[in-house]
Amino acid sequence: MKHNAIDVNGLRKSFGKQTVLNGIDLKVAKGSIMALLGPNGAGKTTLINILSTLSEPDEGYARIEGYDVLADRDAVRRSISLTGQFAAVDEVLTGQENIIMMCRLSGLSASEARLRTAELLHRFQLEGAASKRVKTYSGGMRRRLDLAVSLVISRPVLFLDEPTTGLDTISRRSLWETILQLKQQGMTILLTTQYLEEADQLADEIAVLNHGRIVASGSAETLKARVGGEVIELRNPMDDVIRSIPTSGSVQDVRNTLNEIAQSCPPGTRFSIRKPSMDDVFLALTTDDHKEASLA
Ligand SMILES: Nc1ncnc2c1ncn2[C@@H]1O[C@H](COP(=O)(O)OP(=O)(O)OP(=O)(O)O)[C@@H](O)[C@H]1O
Repeated sequence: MKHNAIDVNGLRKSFGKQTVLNGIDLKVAKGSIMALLGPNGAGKTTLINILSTLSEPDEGYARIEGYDVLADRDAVRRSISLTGQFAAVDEVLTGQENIIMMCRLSGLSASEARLRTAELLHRFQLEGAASKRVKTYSGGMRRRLDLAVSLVISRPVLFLDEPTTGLDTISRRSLWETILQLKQQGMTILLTTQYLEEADQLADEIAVLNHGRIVASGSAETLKARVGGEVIELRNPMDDVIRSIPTSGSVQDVRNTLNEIAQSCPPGTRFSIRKPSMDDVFLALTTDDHKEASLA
């Protein structure tokens, strides 16, 4: 039977009195991309740290490729690559030197290291910058190098902790393509992100983490459908959106909503109707006032 590459059950973690993970259940199918979406401080990095054996859970279990993060720590480490917010790249060395160094540290011979480095520089479009010091790299080049270094040894599972934070749109899109190529090669990828668009574009499944719990999970489409059928958007005469109101999309619901707001709208307010976006999902699921209603 095809088992999940990542299987998390009832995971809890506290730091002192602060409960950071409060019973996390998560399954990631082999060869898929799961995006763990959540605001600052939601517990995303804490979860990745436990899954990559850098930190231990207080309760529950997590298995990677069938290996338990506590009982089979070494086997877990041999199954994963990790690119975190603090990647181990030396800024004084060139990109090429960094990859060669990681190859040698991983036990490759000098000739194997040269071959693997050339392959990675090519795959991550870093050939032109191979002999430049990393401190001169742009943010996008730096992230591609981080990924190349973490993939020196090919492993089945990849953790990406906020891979595109701080990148401009072009670099972000280029990194997305790279991540999708890794999935096509059969890798299972768990990435954390604060960007809704990133989760929408990349992930087969999205898990929304808030206050240490997964408050919703599913495909982007499923999550959008859960927020409501259609969103009524109100605009002022300058065409700025002044309010977005989720509705079920039924004629009655839309009519009732419009009736309700008609009294209080300033003159000249116009409305349009659109499908929910990931922003609506995120707001509905991570804003406490909306949470219960949207999950009902
Ligand atoms: N080693 C630690 N000791 C004490 N508190 C910690 C530790 N690691 C994390 N925390 C706390 O746990 C909470 C969750 O942090 P975490 O880094 O997991 O969140 P995050 O979702 O990754 O946020 P961000 O998007 O800002 O990186 C935060 O309040 C943080 O201060």
